[in-house]
This record gives sequence, structure tokens and C-alpha cells, in this order.
Amino acid sequence: MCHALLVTILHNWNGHFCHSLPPLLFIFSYKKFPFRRFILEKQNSRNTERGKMGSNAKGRTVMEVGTDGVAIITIINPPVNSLSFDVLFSLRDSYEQALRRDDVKAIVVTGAKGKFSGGFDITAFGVLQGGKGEQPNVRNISIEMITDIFEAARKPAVAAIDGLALGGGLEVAMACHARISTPTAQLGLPELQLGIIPGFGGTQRLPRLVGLSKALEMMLTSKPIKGQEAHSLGLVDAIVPPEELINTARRWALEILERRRPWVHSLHRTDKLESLAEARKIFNLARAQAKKQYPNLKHTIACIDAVETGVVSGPRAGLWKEAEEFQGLLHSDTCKSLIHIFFAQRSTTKVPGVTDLGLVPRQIKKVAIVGGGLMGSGIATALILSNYHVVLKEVNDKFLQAGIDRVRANLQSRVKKGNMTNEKFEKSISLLKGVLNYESFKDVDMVIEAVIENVSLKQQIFSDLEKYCPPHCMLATNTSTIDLELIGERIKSRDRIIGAHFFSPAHIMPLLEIVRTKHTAAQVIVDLLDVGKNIKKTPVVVGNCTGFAVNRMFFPYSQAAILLAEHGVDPYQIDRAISKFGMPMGPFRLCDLVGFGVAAATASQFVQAFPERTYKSMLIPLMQEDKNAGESTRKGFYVYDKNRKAGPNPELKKYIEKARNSSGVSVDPKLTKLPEKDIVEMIFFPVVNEACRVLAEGIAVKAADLDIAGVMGMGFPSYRGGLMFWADSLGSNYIYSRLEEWSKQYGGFFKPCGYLAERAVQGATLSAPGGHAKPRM
Ligand SMILES: C[C@H](O)CC(=O)SCCNC(=O)CCNC(=O)[C@H](O)C(C)(C)COP(=O)(O)OP(=O)(O)OC[C@H]1O[C@@H](n2cnc3c(N)ncnc32)[C@H](O)[C@@H]1OP(=O)(O)O
Repeated sequence: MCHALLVTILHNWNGHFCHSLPPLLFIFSYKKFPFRRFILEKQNSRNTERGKMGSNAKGRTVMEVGTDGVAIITIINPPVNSLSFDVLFSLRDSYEQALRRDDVKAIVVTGAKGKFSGGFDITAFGVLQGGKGEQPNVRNISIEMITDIFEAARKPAVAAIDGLALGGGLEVAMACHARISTPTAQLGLPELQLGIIPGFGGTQRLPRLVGLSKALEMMLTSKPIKGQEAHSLGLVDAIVPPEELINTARRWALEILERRRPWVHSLHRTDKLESLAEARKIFNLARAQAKKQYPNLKHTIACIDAVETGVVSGPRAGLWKEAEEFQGLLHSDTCKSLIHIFFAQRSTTKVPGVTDLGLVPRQIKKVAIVGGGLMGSGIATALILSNYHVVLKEVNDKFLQAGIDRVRANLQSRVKKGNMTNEKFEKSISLLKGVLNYESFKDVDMVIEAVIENVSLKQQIFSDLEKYCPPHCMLATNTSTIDLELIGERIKSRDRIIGAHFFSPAHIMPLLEIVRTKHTAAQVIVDLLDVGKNIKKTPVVVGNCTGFAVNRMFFPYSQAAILLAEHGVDPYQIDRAISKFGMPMGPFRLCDLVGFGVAAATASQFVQAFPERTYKSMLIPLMQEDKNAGESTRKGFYVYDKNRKAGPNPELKKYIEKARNSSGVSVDPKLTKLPEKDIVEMIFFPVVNEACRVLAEGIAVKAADLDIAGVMGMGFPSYRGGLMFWADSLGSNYIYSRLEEWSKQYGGFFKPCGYLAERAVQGATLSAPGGHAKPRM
């Protein structure tokens, strides 16, 4: 649990997006519209293109014309009806056919299987990002297709939205002349979470439908809204239950044709736009907030710029500006990193040798938790929020009541913030039962032990669990560091033992580190993956070792900072450089937050496990002796006022001096003027080095899992793609040579591992598969 508290704050501060877009009679002219030419060329070479367009290049639309003269165009591209190039070409073809046919009077656009569309096909971003030859340009789709064909159509079109209309999906819907939605459909422009801005006219149409402030909020936060709210904002025109969706939409389309409903071109509405003076104020405020909250990100500002251009110079100019910004952002490191994170997050549940065996997760109905402390009560909260029955066990009434009170407080804080109804509160809390013995464990499907980090206590608990729980019951521990083999030493059914390492507060933090030993049954891993999904966590499956993946990778983070401070780097400069890099806070501020007690205990575990590469310093023990123990004592590397505002500790220099003498090191004049870039590298390259070891030993299945673990567990900036993705952007050779150079000057702490050395010699990336040990099972 060493990083439990740390991780909470980190994540909350991270601010990453883990995890917030003319009625002309159109006569098509082949010569005038290069996009048409592009499409035809693409169609001719479609077979070759298929390979390039990513795995989703199987999409299409189908059109059915009813006796009422309404053409229903349905987008079909499972699983989320994303807009692959195939779908876009086919949508255009269907539209053109509908416009040409005399028996078609009006159009309804919808998505198959209850989903309108999840937006542009993210697997096809690679095609847009280029390669050789002519590449499709989003401007062609946005202006020549969506605006000049769809919105300008001389037959009315209505979007029938169920499930989701996100990104390009909502943008297509906004180009229709009306939108009908189900109440629970999700509508949004989440493009910024991918490092781009909406590119199919979203920056122009959304503000004209919902007003500037709401549109900016929706785009900058990437958060979707539900159909009901979309209706109250004017984004959709009517709300109906799913079974009435298509019929209402087709009737609505005919009523537009008969002029009984307005024929609205969103791009040309102005009634929702604020006055120019008011708009300027909104833009200035949004820019100031974006710069403060996301200082390293350009695309937030680009989004505001595109909206502003449309408001100041008209929507057509806005569309051009949007397309220009989109095209530029596509090639940015931020976009590439965030797209990597998008897929990496979804791939953590694909575990070779486990999830490919055809195992079906068993139903887990009732879960027991041993220990009602901060972690146990957080885990209980997460479970009851997702409708699991929970038995919470403590050793006496007082502790039990405190645990239950903590669960109640966790839920109440949701009610206070308006995120939970009283009814849901009552329902959730009714699922929790407090107990003082193992009686109620006889019919549980899973137990999570969440007591203090004491090996013999845990061993005793697991012996008891084996006695009292049914034979199918999964036996999980929430330990953050202790070897699972040791915990299960006294029991027979070791195949049921698994680590369920939650990060505090467990009901909020998104990461679940699932630890398997070589005995853990694949079925048990599949079961826990399913529980993780149900309680909305991102699981990362890792092997068993001291600190597992997250804590182990990051132990050199604070050690490197202390090493640098002892060699003469100003600690506050280190924290500033690391925060600027994008971490929620620097290592010294973090240490204060976690508390010196936890920091020292964790450090000692790593010193024991990896003595050759831990930097041993007296700095923390010396400060602890004088009751400087971090934020809880209002004195640590910083001093804290009563509002928890941190300021430099004037005595810190003295302690560093003492620690330096005790380590026998001296100030290195070179380091006293260390540039920020070097500070970042000297702190993070040892972390990369340890991550390489984790990979080489098969503790992690793939580098992308470590990227997700670092982003969700430690607050590593997602817009840098995670630790290994970022490292690969610098090159294995560069990292190796720098570590080698520092290890000669400052010792074994920096010594590059064999895996890194090998990759450097080969000129290979650190993330490339192969060459490392089989996953540990
Ligand atoms: C020009 C335009 O303005 C640009 C754009 O439109 S960019 C795209 C904007 N759209 C988005 O950002 C939406 C991204 N998707 C999501 O947020 C979520 O996937 C979702 C809300 C649609 C569905 O969530 P959920 O039901 O939990 O399923 P989830 O596991 O995320 O996705 C299911 C599968 O669909 C894939 N998928 C989801 N959205 C996709 C998309 N837009 N393109 C391609 N694949 C997509 C996922 O990768 C996943 O594939 P997998 O099963 O092989 O791992």
C-alpha cells in the first residue's frame, strides 16, 4: 500500500484526458471536387487500401427505402460503428443514391445494433498521419462531403441516435437537419482525449447548437452528455424510447419536407451564439484555464482558436481553420501518444495464455473483505457501487463500525456532489454486511484480504480462509509489496491465490494491478479481470515480485531525487522540473504527501530485494529523527501552513549536508547547474531501467501494460504515451549511453540493465516484443 495515498493525489492532479467536440442545391462535379476524385481512386484500389486502413476496414452502410419515401441509411461497422474510410465512402454513396432516386423524399441516418457511431475509426489514424503518396485530408471529408453534400442536401435528413454518437459520429448527426435521440444515448466530442480536435465540423456546429460555453466545456473535457441533457441544451430535437426511434425520425424527416418542422442547417445558426464581446470574454477565460491546466498541450488552444475563427470570421472560415489545425495536430507527439494510450488501455485485458483459452468468467455474486481500514473500506465501496454483495470483516466492533462509517462517508460524498441519488445510496449500503467472524464466508465467491502489511498475519488469515471459504472461492490479497508465495505458504490451494492491488482511494482510482503467481489458475485471473471490468477499473496483469510492477518500476523515482540532492541539485528545482514535465508533483513533494514512515518502510524493502542498485541515504531517517515526517507533521521537505500550502523548509539544507557527509559524497559543481532536461532524465532514466528489468523478467506481459500502469498508478503524463513509449521516443541507445555515463560517475544505481544494453546495441525499441522472459505464471 506504499503508494496508495500518493497515487490518489497524483492521479487527481494529473489532469490527463484516463482517464475532457448552406442549403445549396448540390450538383456533383467530378472536376470541381478533388475529394470525389480521391474517393474514386481509392475505390479502384480498394483492395490494396484495405490492408492500410486498419482492422476496422470492413464497414459499410446499407440503405432501405420505405413506402413512405424515407431512405433509412444504417452505419454498420461493429463493435461501435466507427467511421472507417469504407463507411465514409459508403455513406456518401448512399446519400448520393438517396438524393438521385425519385422515390426518396427524405433521409434518416442511424447506426446498427443500437449504436449511432463511436466516431472516426481510430485505427485509421495511421493512414491520415501519412506514409508515401497522396493521403486523404480531413478537409475533404468535412467540407466537400459532410457540409456540401450532407448538410446542403435538397432532401431533409434526420439523425436517429441510440447508444452513442461520439466524435465524427456526432459531427455527422449535427450536419443532419434534425436529431432524435434516446434518453440514455451518449453524445460528445471526445477528440481532445486523442490529442486532436474535432475535424468534421464539430468546432463550428456544436457552439451553434448549444452555445459557446457549453460547447467549449464538452470539447475541452471530452466528456459526453446523455440524450436527456442534449435535449435540454438543444443539441437534439426530441427524445424517444429506442423502440420508437426510427419511426419518429422518419416522420420528423417528412414533416421537415412538408415545412411543418424547421429545416435547420446547424452551420448557419446564430441564435445560440453569444455577442462578439461576450464571446471574446469566454475565449479569453477558456484560454487562460487551458494554459493553466494543460500547459504542455497545444491542441486545447487549437480547439479554442478554431471555434473563435468561426465566430469572428464565419463558419466556412471556421471549417477551414479547423481542418488546418486538425491536420497539423495529427502529426504531433501528443496525438501519437494519446492514441497509443487509447489502445494500450484496451489491450490490458488481452493476456496471452489466459484470456485466449476460451474461459468464461464465473459469476461472482458475493465478496468478503478482511480488514475495514482505508483500503478495505474503499474496496467495499467500489464493489457495492457495482451491485456486489459485500461482507466486511473486522476484529472488533470498534474497527468494524469505523470501516462501515468510512464506506458510508465515501458514498455520502457522492451524494453531496450530486453524483448519486439517495435511493442509490440506500440500495448500495444495503449490500454491505459487517461481521466479526468467518461464519458468513461459507458462500462467498471471492475474498479480498486488506489488512496491514504483516506477513505472519496474512499467512494466518489465508489458512483461515482455506478452512471457511467454499472450494471455488477466489482468494485475493491487496498487498502492494509482499511476495504472494510467502502469503500462501501455509495453504494447499495455491491456484486460488491472486493479488488484487487496488490504489487508494480504491473506489476512485482506476488502476487494478492483478498479480499472478506461477500457481494461479487462469480461470481465477479471468474471474478477477471480469470483476475489475464490472467495477470500472483498468486491470493490468503482472507477475509476482517485490513491489510488483507499479511500485517496483517507480522506486528509483524518489531515490534518484535524493541522490541528486546529495550531489548538489536544489530539491525544489527538481520538483519544479518534474512538475513541468507533467507529473502531478515532484518526488520531494510526493514523499511529504506519502509520509516519511511509509517512504522509509518501502525503501527498506527495495534495499533488501535489490541491494546492488538502491541508493542508500540517511536523509529521510535524519529528518524523521527531528519529527520532520512529511505533510502530516506539517514539516518535511516543505513546511505546510494551516491550509496545507507548501513552502520551502529553511532547515532542509542542513539535513542534506548531514546526509551527504554520512553517504561520503561531495557536491558535484556540474550538477549544481543541471538544466531541467537533465534533471528529468536523471530522475526518469533509472525508472525506465527498472521497467526494462520488469519486462525482461516477464513480470509484465508487454511494454504497453507498463505504460498504462505508470499513467494510472503514478500519474505519468498520458500525453507522453506512458513511460516506455516516451523512452522509445528518445531511443534505447541514448538512454543506455546516458545511464552508462552516470553509473561511472555516481555508482551502481544508474547501471543500465542487460535488456537495455541489448536493445541499445540492436538499435531496437524497448517496447518491441521478444527477447524477454515468458510471462511469469
Ligand atoms: C474527425 C473526427 O472529429 C475525429 C474522431 O471522430 S476521433 C474519434 C472520436 N471518438 C472517440 O474518441 C470515441 C472512442 N471510443 C470510446 O470512447 C469508447 O470505446 C466507447 C465509448 C465508444 C465504447 O466504450 P466501451 O463500450 O467501454 O468499449 P471499448 O472497449 O472502449 O471499445 C470497444 C472496441 O471498439 C474499439 N473502438 C472504440 N471506439 C473506436 C473508434 N472510434 N475507432 C475504432 N475503434 C474503436 C475499441 O478499440 C475496442 O476494440 P477492441 O474490442 O478490439 O479492444
